[in-house]
Amino acid sequence: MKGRCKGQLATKLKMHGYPVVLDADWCLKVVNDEKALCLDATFYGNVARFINHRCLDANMIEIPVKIETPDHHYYHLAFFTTREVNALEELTWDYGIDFDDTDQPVELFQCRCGSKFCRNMKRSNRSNSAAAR
Ligand SMILES: C[S@@+](CC[C@H](N)C(=O)[O-])C[C@H]1O[C@@H](n2cnc3c(N)ncnc32)[C@H](O)[C@@H]1O
Repeated sequence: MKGRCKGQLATKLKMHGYPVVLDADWCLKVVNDEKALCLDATFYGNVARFINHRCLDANMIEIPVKIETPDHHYYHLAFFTTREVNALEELTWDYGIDFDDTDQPVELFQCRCGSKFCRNMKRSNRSNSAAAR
């Protein structure tokens, strides 16, 4: 494991409204989309908030790790490398962004991950050729 992600727990609906502090209890029930929890590191987090995105062939994946205590069950969002990583190689994570989704609540960045599988490549090429005109 390379690290754990810290942030504020928020429901999807309240993500940019009224975030709940990370230490909130998280029951092990199946939750529907509206009640699903997100980890928002916009205002609070640890070094994991500096992990950059890479489309598809990122070298890390996130795995929820269950932490059990006698009366609480928590999940920590842990990052694991998916292969050997060289010294000084950047650690990257696929944020899972759909760059074609125009209904996103937050403005999408122009992806510069450099992956040959970049999901934003067509758009980047379109913008670049538009800018060159
Ligand atoms: C979680 S932060 C990552 C850390 C950030 N690069 C920094 O220095 O604070 C996410 C932001 O980093 C930038 N970013 C991350 N991955 C990127 C990528 N593949 N291409 C372009 N910008 C990226 C975007 O501005 C994005 O909103």
